[in-house]
Amino acid sequence: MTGLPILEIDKISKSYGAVKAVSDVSLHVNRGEIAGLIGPNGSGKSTFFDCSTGLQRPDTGTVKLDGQDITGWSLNRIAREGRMLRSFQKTVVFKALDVEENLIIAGQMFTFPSLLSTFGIGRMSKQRISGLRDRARELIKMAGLWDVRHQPAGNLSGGQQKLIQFASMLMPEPKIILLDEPMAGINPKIIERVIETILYANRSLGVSFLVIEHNIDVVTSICQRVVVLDQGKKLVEGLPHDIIADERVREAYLGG
Ligand SMILES: Nc1ncnc2c1ncn2[C@@H]1O[C@H](COP(=O)(O)OP(=O)(O)OP(=O)(O)O)[C@@H](O)[C@H]1O
Repeated sequence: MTGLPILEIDKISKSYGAVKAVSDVSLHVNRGEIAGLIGPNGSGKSTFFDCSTGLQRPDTGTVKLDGQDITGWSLNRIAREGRMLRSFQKTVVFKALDVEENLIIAGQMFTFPSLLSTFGIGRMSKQRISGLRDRARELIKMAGLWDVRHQPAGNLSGGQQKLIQFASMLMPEPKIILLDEPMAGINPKIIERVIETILYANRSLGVSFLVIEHNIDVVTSICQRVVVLDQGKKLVEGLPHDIIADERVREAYLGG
């Protein structure tokens, strides 16, 4: 199915009572693409992610992943069977575990039926752990966390915890990741590292991305195409440089 987009969302709508959070929005992500989703606060970006990844059921519209209709699937099923993962604005790591353990656990949760099967004794368990550890170490190096790999995640900075979370998401070999504001609240040095890590995952591991991001410099440096939402509707989509020059986008979002 190489000709098909990896993700095809057709005319999704979602209301919360009287609030029409998302209204008839269609969007696709091509295989191997990094697409951006931008718009003012309250324009429906997170709701769109929720409806695409199974956290919310859209009122109308369909979601297709790799050509398969997954509308109505749970978040868990979409992650495990569909290999489409998402991040949330809040960073979640196992604070008491070290960096390497965080990644191994993430890989285990998707690959093996129980913790015992990973950490139990016996040849199979040793092989599994060794395979997960190899992948974890490759990703830890790539995320610039090698020197702190044996430190508890809770001792590290917010930016480093974001990198742990991002590297953990790469453990189960996802096809596509939806990132909700990956750069929020992190310093410029770590932003550079997160950008490098996203580009590595895209170019070397073949992961496609849809990224919600308010930092326009980041959007223009990593995204090949950008979709703009405003008041729950798609305002425009196009190449990043055309989008930031677009009068309608400047008026609705970029401040004139
Ligand atoms: N669970 C909810 N219950 C009621 N209203 C909600 C809920 N979630 C979102 N909304 C409303 O839906 C609209 C879209 O919100 P949403 O969070 O999707 O926008 P957003 O573009 O992600 O905003 P931000 O950039 O601030 O994260 C807003 O008016 C918001 O108040």
